[in-house]
Amino acid sequence: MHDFIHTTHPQRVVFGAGSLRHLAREIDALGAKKALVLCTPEQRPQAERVAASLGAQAAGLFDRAVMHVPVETAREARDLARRLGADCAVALGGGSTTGLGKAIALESGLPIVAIPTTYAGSEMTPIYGLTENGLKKTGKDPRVLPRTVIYDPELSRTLPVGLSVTSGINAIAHAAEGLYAQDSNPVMDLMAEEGIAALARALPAIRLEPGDLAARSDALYGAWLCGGVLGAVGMALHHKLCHTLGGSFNLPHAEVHTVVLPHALAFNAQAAPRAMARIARALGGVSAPAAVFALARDNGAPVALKDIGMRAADLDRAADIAVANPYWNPRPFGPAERDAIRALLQRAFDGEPPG
Ligand SMILES: NC(=O)C1=CN([C@@H]2O[C@H](COP(=O)(O)OP(=O)(O)OC[C@H]3O[C@@H](n4cnc5c(N)ncnc54)[C@H](O)[C@@H]3O)[C@@H](O)[C@H]2O)C=CC1
Ligand SMILES: O=C(O)/C=C\C(=O)CC(=O)O
Repeated sequence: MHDFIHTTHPQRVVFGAGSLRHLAREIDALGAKKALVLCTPEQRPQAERVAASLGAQAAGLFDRAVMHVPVETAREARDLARRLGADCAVALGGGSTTGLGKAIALESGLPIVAIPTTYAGSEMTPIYGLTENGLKKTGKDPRVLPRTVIYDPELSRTLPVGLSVTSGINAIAHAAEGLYAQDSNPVMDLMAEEGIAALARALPAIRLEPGDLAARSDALYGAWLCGGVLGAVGMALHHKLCHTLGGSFNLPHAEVHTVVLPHALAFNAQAAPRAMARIARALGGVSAPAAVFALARDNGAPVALKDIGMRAADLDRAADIAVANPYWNPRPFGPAERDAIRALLQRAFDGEPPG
């Protein structure tokens, strides 16, 4: 028997190879005249081409987006937008650049056009993250939801294979946790399963041929679906562990998701059998945790926290932080489960298959 509440976010999505050419039209459709283009330093050449294509519609370029959005960077970008008279922001890049756009929108209300070039999914969510004095806080606000999203798989062809695989598994993590979320609903479940299946098809093909446009399109389609799930329902143990490891120990975002997901799923397996069956089906495997582990390992992604910058000496503190303010999870993980979480982290640290 169905019993749910679902809020649909007001957002326009333009999807397709070459759809970047519609950017000027989409800025017009927002009623905006001058866009501040945002990017990371690494993506400046790509962003310069986008700004050039906008001509007089481009107010300027800010190229200092970094992971986890330091408040100082957000302030600088916001000030620049004001000085240049920008009335919208174009975020070209992954979750870090979209996150910078969100930080600008949070205080200024400037509409954002997001052009995602990774599979992180931030463009589909009203979730923002900001880091101040080394502490990352996240929140939800409808103002930060990008008003328009342009998904152009051509732009993700340059995403290195390693980051393509880990970012794809970051997306899969949103869908996997969505399938056992307490506030999920049948439409989100369909999106989640389809999103996981699309990414599971696409990632091995991208590893073989990074420029494969059909595979890039499939991966971005999967990322769109998984991002939609993240934006609509609550996340659980896996995201809590990743925010702890990323936020307090500065581990790289997509990689940490990739290493932790099989272990978080194993922890939840008995408490969420229907979700596990759907994840396994989408991945073409028998067991959800094992299938995620194999997807990572077989495509050259890291499977051990020790290989992505975690120190053994920090595992105890990570377990303490993770259980101190637990999220809702199908299997509770408060202070009483601290030893089980510590054991999970040890397996993830060593790169053992999920227990
Ligand atoms: N608020 C939300 O809903 C979400 C926020 N996030 C946040 O996003 C951040 C991580 O975002 P990611 O996308 O994983 O990484 P990222 O945005 O930091 O990008 C990683 C690197 O890849 C480069 N890159 C991106 N696309 C490229 C392309 N097509 N070709 C070549 N290089 C490319 C970037 O310039 C950067 O150097 C974290 O801070 C995370 O917390 C992630 C997911 C959801
Ligand atoms: O930390 C944020 O900026 C907000 C959400 C996420 O990063 C989601 C995720 O862990 O992929």
